[in-house]
Amino acid sequence: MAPYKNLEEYNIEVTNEVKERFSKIIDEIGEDVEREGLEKTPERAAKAMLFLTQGYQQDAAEILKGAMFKEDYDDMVIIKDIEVYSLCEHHMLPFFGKAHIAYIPNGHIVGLSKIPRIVDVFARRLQVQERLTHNILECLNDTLRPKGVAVVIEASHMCMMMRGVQKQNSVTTTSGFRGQFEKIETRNEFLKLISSDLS
Ligand SMILES: Nc1nc2c(ncn2[C@@H]2O[C@H](COP(=O)(O)OP(=O)(O)OP(=O)(O)O)[C@@H](O)[C@H]2O)c(=O)[nH]1
Ligand SMILES: [Zn+2]
Repeated sequence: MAPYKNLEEYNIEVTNEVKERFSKIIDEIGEDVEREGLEKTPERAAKAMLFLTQGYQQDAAEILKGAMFKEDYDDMVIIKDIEVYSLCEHHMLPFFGKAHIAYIPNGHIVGLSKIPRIVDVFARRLQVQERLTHNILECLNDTLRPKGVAVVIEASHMCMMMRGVQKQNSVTTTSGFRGQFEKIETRNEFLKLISSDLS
C-alpha cells in the first residue's frame, strides 16, 4: 500500500478497503448487499472494525507519560472492575469482562483515567487474554517503574459461547504480578481487596 500523508487520509483509505471486503463477505454468505437494511452495512461494519482495532494506532506508554505526577504515596493503588472489550485473534469474536489493576508507586503516581485508557489501547487489537494481561502489566511496569504491579482479567469469550464448545457460563481468569506483588502477602492483600465489596 502507498504511504499515507496523515492519519485521516489513512483512515478513509482503509475504511474503504475494509468496506469492500465486508461487502464481499455479505454477498458470499448468501445475502443481498443491496437490500435496504444492508445497503450501508459494509461501511458500518468497516467503521466498527476499525474502532475495535484502533489500539494499533495508539501508544500506551505515551498515554501514561502524559499524566505521571511526583508523589510520596507508596501504598497500593487499585482500580478494579474496569470493563474490557476485546477481539480474540483466533475467531475475531469478542471477549469481554473486567480488569483489576494495582500498583505500588515508586515516587510517581499516574492519572487514574490513564489506566482504563491503556487497557483499551491493548484491548482494541486482535488479542488473546493472556497477552492482553501481559501487555498491560509490562507497559505499567516499564513506564511507571512502580515498586509493584498486578493485573487480573476475568473474561467470557463469545467464541466459546456462540459457537465451538458452546459454554455460556465459563469465565477465564488470567493474572500477572511484578515486583512487590510477587510476595505472597502483598498479592493476597490485592486479591482480597478486589474480591471484597466495600459498598
Ligand atoms: N489461550 C487462549 N485461547 C483462546 C483465547 N481466545 C480463544 N481461544 C481459543 O483458541 C483456540 C483455537 O483453537 P482451534 O482448534 O485452532 O480453533 P477451533 O477449531 O475454532 O476451536 P474450537 O473453539 O474448540 O471450536 C480455541 O481453543 C479457543 O477457545 C484466548 O484469549 N486465550
Ligand atoms: Zn476465539
